[in-house]
Amino acid sequence: MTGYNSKGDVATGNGNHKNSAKGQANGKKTAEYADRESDAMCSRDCCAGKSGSPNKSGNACAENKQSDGNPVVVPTPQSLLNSDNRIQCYLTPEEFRALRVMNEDTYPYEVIQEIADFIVKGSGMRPKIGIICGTGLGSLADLIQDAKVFEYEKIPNFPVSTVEGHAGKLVVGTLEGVNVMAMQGRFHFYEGYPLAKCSMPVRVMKLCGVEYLFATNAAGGINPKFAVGDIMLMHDHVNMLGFAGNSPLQGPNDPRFGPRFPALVNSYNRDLINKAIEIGKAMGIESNIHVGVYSCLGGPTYETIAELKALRMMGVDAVGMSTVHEVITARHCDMKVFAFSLITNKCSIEYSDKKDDEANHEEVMAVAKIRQKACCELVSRLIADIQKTM
Ligand SMILES: O=P(O)(O)O[C@H]1O[C@H](CO)[C@@H](O)[C@H]1O
Ligand code: HPA
Repeated sequence: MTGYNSKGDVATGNGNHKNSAKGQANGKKTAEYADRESDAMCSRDCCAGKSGSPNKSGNACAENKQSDGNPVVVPTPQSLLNSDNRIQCYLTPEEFRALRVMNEDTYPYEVIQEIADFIVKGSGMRPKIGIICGTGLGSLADLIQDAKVFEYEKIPNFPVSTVEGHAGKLVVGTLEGVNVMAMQGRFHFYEGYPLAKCSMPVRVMKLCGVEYLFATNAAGGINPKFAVGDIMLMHDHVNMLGFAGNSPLQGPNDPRFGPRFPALVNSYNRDLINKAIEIGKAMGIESNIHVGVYSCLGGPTYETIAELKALRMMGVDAVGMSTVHEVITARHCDMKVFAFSLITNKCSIEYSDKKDDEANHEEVMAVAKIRQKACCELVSRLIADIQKTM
């Protein structure tokens, strides 16, 4: 992040000079922000006055009066400056740290460790399997018994879910006798989170003790043999965001998680894929199970016909806006990965005027709702199988 100059010994501000003195008297820690723009910011006549020089204590705009007749005082960059031309704002040390973490692209190991400790302590268990529920597939977490539920808002330093179909809860408990943790709601690049933040929970899982990542998603089927409602077991991916120079592992590498240059061949565990195929047969849905290649685009737009044609030429079978960065993060820290796509819509590569041929999120969620039972059964049977080997 840019612009931080933490001295850690003076206070921080809420934009009010009176509180500034109080904060220091209270012994609060201070973050000082180097002032980069000391010139007047407001050019409105009502605020700048005839001389063009704004009121130092804020913009007392005469045009905007409060009900008691006093002018509304709007804090301005000028009103936040102290005599050294440094901006002051009041924050507790905890708030300051949280603000830092929120604004950093990557999470330090210690912060991830703290989140993991919070979850392990709060749930009283160390999960072995981590599940990420795709759009509309949150019911995977409903399978969990003796569940302890953590809302993302209440987990320190955790991002929040903003997408419909992603509840924003972490559920910890047992499934088929195995300790698991499931994310009901993942983070996507298009929500504005950098990729390292989108996949940060995978590192939390690792530090909680997770050995297996189960990542699920809703995806558009590009392979013409796929039907809506089919399940594609991922055996490889094409990382389009990576092609564009974006990686969850960008930035300094912390070797406590993994190596600087991790290999990604064989990222998707073959034994688990084979087991899932067997389970599909036992469930009588073998004709709905495929093995294929997933690609993640940045979204939030669905793909153009030209993009879909290009993806198909590259060998992509299903397309979505997630999962790949989670898998990269999991492989970096040596987790075993199993992932599948529920095909929620077919991606036609023919130009058409029909609205029905366009992908839309309502359809994606509706198909996920219809097929969630089959997805749940596949996941629980696979976990039951892993349990036998533990
Ligand atoms: O990948 P998940 O989270 O399952 O969701 C998929 O569905 C949404 C689009 O409908 C996108 O977020 C896409 O990535
Ligand atoms: N494209 C991208 N992401 C998706 C799709 C799609 O067609 N369906 C569900 N998620």
